[in-house]
Amino acid sequence: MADVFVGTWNLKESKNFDDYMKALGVGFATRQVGCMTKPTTIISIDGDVITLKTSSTFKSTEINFKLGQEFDETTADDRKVKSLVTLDGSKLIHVQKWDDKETTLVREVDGNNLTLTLTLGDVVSTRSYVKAE
Ligand SMILES: CCCCCCCCCCCCCCCCCC(=O)O
Repeated sequence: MADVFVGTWNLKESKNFDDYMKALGVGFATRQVGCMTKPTTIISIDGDVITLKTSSTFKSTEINFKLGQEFDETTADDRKVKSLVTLDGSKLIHVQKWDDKETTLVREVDGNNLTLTLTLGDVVSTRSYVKAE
């Protein structure tokens, strides 16, 4: 079922990302660059391990995980979080917990479009990715 997420995805449009980064506590200078940055996310699956690499000229991250199994993650803004990724219907739901805080990153594919919805409290950012051919 996670197969629909496999591929190379390029950021096309981003809404409210500055507010999301602000809610995370990211400083002004990093937010400025973060808003300009257009990452590419590559998702692959090998057996039951999913790899999600997000690369940009500014920051890059890679996580390897199994659905339903908690893992340690260091985020692009250097938070050390406990992460859990699950599949709920067509949604890949990634929950990060740290310092009694929690954020969710939900990915959903519709054809050649992948929508990433970032939520922290009442702050919601939507980032639209398009599949590279
Ligand atoms: C590796 C992703 C680079 C995106 C720009 C970096 C901005 C500075 C750090 C902000 C951390 C926000 C959490 C990560 C959100 C990931 C967004 C995405 O994959 O499109």
